[in-house]
Amino acid sequence: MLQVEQLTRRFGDHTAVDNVSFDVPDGQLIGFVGGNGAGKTTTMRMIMGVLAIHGGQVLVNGRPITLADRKTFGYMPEERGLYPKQRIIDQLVYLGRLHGMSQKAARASATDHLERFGLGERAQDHVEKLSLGNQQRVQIIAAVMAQPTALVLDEPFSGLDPTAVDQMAAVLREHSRRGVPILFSSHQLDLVERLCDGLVILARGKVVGKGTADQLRGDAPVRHRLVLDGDAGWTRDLPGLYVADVEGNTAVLEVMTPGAERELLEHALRRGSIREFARIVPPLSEIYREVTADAHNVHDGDHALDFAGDKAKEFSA
Ligand SMILES: Nc1ncnc2c1ncn2[C@@H]1O[C@H](COP(=O)(O)OP(=O)(O)OP(=O)(O)O)[C@@H](O)[C@H]1O
Repeated sequence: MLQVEQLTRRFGDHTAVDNVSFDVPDGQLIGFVGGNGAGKTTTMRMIMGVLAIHGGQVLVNGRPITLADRKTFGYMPEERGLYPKQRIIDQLVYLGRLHGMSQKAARASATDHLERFGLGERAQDHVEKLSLGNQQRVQIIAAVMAQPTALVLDEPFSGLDPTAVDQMAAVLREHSRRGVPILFSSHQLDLVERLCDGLVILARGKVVGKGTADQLRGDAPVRHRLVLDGDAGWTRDLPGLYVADVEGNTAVLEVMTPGAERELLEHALRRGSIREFARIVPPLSEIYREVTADAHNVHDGDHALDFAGDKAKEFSA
């Protein structure tokens, strides 16, 4: 298990990462999301030791992380660092050797991964000849090829086509099945929702939500959609309901008083037939917008922290 405890980092007067805590349990894929400048890259850099920590600590299996631990991690930094003039296979073998692999094992793993990512034929090409998306694939291979004990991946999916996203997702799942804790940042919320066991949401350097998508949804009001044959405007007049929206024959509402939905449905049936009455499961993008918007509306730093404490949910690891 990888744990981030009260991590803090300042740049001059600006606190880019402010008392950030979360866990990446073994075998879990944790999505790290937040707007531009929220502090994701800075947090990952501190985990990997490429940026000094100003407060807090990183733990591996309950003890402070060491250089030796970090050497066994697979890391995909924000700044992609391949050598354009080197052959792809040579570069991967070199990077595998840096992770302690033998020449033979590094070559076998690199070749295998290049095949999996559809780049088997390109092994002898120079990196600069590859498209940006394919360079990204090579970068991913570099992070995963040495059987890492943890993965820290900064925007691994950005710039990948849907085929590469699926290949990448399959590779990550293999590593999570091996029990590897995996943290990856992304702006693609649909992807995060599809892939992740849990997520951590950052806004202005603070954690404003963490847990599974369902746990985070638990904080959102339960809404239903009612679709009728005729106009749904009359739903506004019923007691015990908050009608969030009505458009033509469709109403979106919250049940404020238990049992009010029964009266609603009886009314509806008296007026005609009901085409649909269903609970709305908000997409992750909506939850994300709500928690980050709330955080941005808070101007006082202490309140923001309180909010984070109230809202944040722990993983049950
Ligand atoms: N080396 C640096 N010097 C000064 N400020 C920095 C430095 N690195 C990051 N920052 C600031 O720290 C804050 C967090 O940046 P960070 O790159 O961690 O955000 P991010 O969540 O990764 O954003 P993005 O999604 O845009 O990559 C920003 O305000 C950024 O300007």
